[in-house]
Amino acid sequence: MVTAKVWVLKKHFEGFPKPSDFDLKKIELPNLKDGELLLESVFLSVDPYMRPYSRRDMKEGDIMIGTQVARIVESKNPAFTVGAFVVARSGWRTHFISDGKDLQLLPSNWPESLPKSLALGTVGMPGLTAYFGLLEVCKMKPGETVLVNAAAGAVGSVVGQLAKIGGCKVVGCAGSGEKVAYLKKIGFDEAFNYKTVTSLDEALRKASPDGYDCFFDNVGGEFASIAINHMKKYGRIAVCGAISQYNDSVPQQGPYVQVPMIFKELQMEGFIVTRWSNRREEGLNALLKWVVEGKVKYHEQVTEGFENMPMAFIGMLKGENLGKAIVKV
Ligand SMILES: NC(=O)C1=CN([C@@H]2O[C@H](COP(=O)(O)OP(=O)(O)OC[C@H]3O[C@@H](n4cnc5c(N)ncnc54)[C@H](OP(=O)(O)O)[C@@H]3O)[C@@H](O)[C@H]2O)C=CC1
Ligand SMILES: CCCCCC(=O)/C=C/[C@H]1[C@H](O)CC(=O)[C@@H]1CCCCCCC(=O)O
Repeated sequence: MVTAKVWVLKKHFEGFPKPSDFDLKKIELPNLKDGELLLESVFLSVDPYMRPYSRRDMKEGDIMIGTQVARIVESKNPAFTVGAFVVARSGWRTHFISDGKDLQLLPSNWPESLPKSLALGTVGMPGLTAYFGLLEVCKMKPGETVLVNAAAGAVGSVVGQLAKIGGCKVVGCAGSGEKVAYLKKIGFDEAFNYKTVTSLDEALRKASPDGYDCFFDNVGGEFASIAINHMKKYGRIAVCGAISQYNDSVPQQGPYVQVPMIFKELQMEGFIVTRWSNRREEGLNALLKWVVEGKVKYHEQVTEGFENMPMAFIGMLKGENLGKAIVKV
């Protein structure tokens, strides 16, 4: 008999999540039936979507939603071998039973030297978001200028590097001096701390006086309202996320987008990365190759210990992560 630890949503978040909104519980797992597997989480992901999706999809008492890299420890399913690693969507649990459906094996050419946690970040859902958002929504072209916010995070850091690979000039904004230094180190042409600039408007103009062809928006809210005025004619805005609004109890009010969109004839498109599920393998192969070649660099903010999941999640929402926020069990 295996005892799993799980984190439960004790109380729906009001404003910023608090440690008291979570409960750590223990669950006895039954013995395996034919066709089933027992898995142990090795790395768990904490992601911004958990904040808005918890309100939309969960009720109090549910196990927190989420993804992990897990190792198969027992198998009564001939398609899965003990010791193999998979990406699973099983929530905040140390151990779980699966029938094998919806488990994704790590790519077979995954190098031994590469952390498996990257399957939750640069070579996982966030990396795919950057890849498809830039190629299919921004439709970036060589020579163009790309703006990305939350640029030192899981999605943003890949956006900037892929835009450089694609022959663009890249401007990134992030919330600390350490993050800005990191952006410059990984090849961003311009980077600034949006929290310390005296005027965001001036900082955006200074970084690209001619404006921006593409804006990969992870933040929304006031930042996006100011950035839209810096778009070039026929610019494209990929609305990927709106993290500045996820913890709002009262929805923020405009300014509204219509006037700059009309005058500049902009395209603005929201997207969810799963739209390209049929091209997942293409995206992962491309990302893995760039990482192995050293063309895409990665950084992970690893929190040790399953018991620290809520703090890692809250820390990520506060901007404490450089690169992908991961919890190592
Ligand atoms: N559409 C889709 O399919 C997907 C969308 N997303 C979205 O992409 C965005 C980035 O996700 P991800 O890369 O995983 O997360 P990150 O790794 O970028 O972590 C979140 C970061 O957001 C920044 N942030 C937090 N609050 C604010 C705020 N009020 N204003 C500005 N920045 C803030 C912080 O960085 P800083 O220090 O710079 O403030 C923080 O580190 C999110 O909005 C997420 O919802 C992610 C995956 C898929
Ligand atoms: C206004 C909210 C915008 C949220 C944008 C965002 O971050 C979306 C993330 C999704 C991504 O595109 C694909 C995913 O895996 C993210 C959502 C996952 C939700 C799964 C919930 C079910 C579960 O894990 O059990």
